[in-house]
Amino acid sequence: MTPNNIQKLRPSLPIPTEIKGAEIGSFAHFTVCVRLPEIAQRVIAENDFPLSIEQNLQVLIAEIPNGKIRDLQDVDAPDLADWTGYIEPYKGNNWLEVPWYFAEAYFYRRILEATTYFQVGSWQNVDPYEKQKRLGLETTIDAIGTLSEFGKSAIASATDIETKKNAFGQLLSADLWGNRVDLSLWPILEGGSSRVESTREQSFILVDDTAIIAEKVVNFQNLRIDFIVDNAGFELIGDLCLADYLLASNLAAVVHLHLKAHPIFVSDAMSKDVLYTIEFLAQATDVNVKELGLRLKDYIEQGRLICQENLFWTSPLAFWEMPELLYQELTKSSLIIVKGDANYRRTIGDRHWEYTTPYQSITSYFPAPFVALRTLKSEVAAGLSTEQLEQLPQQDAQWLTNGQWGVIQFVDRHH
Ligand SMILES: O=P(O)(O)OC[C@@]1(O)O[C@H](CO)[C@@H](O)[C@@H]1O
Repeated sequence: MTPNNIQKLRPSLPIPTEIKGAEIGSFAHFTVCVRLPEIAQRVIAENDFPLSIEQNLQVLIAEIPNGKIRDLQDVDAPDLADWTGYIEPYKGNNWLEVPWYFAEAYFYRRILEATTYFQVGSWQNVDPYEKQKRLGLETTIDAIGTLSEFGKSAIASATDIETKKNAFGQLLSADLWGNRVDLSLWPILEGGSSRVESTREQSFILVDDTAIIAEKVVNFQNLRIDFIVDNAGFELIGDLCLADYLLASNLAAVVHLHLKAHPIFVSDAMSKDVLYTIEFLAQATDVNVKELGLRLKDYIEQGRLICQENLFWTSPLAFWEMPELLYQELTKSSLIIVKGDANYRRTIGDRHWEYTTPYQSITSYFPAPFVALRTLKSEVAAGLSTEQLEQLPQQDAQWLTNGQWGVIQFVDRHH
């Protein structure tokens, strides 16, 4: 990346310090010390790895949080040189001294080193979270049926502008609330089912730019829309239903899905998860679900629904550090839909911004107009009001991290 590119790509405000796990009592501290080891234990429990891999994972668990950050050792991995650069400034630090987002991205990458994901052998390209991802789909078939039926009726009634705006707005909300289901936080226990609703009272949306976005999108004609995708499972169904509506109504000529290049954050979606999900839908007994799946298969075959993987999405970098090529690719979009909490954190560099800082002031670098659909699952925020910051803690002490509150934040293009 050329120096001047970095200048172009930074927020227009002084940049605060990064969130760190060392902050006692923080959710970051709890995640590093408690949740990450639990996730590694569950990887052992849910896969029948040989003893050597189980031992690799136990070594990783024992390292957290006081072990030292070290270079990766899976020499065949395509991202090894990138990670050597990411790790350099933090070598010798422990897991709490490094930025929280780095610790998490590094942790999920260490899981793949431990399971020999990038190495020739019987575990190459085996997704250690496959079971959770499939459960996340199979246990939500009722909610999938409801959302498919809504999408079908929305497409059929896409006649006048008001109807289109309302339908788009409801699909946008459904796509937001799909983010509440997150397997890194709430794994689906054996035999349990993850209760999902794709609707929720408006009052739980802390910033709601739906009207602005709907006004813009209903006047689109055959444009390009991009999703920076988050979780597989029910959340991905929300993405696919919204994409289906945009494509069937020709608001979008083409939809690009930006996906993870390898397994990360337990449930984050890769191309193979999108294709599996579409096949799952196309084989459903519910006619609305089956028809959705068949339409999506047609879009893929027609080149109107495109899956793009990129190692940047699994890197520990802030979004203002994206490679020039990817930045140029995203400038072609008329609207980018940024999904989930981890991506939201990256849009603001996972830093200690005042929660009232205008979101568009931090994200003025973004390559295209975008909307963030995020349920709050970490202690960062932007664009909130001082009244909200006074009221929310009384309403819900865990409002920043329990995924029960959301934002639909739109930022238009600045340059
Ligand atoms: O990006 P998602 O799937 O919405 O949420 C992922 C995430 O919220 O899970 C953890 C919750 O603490 C965080 O590490 C991370 O931000």
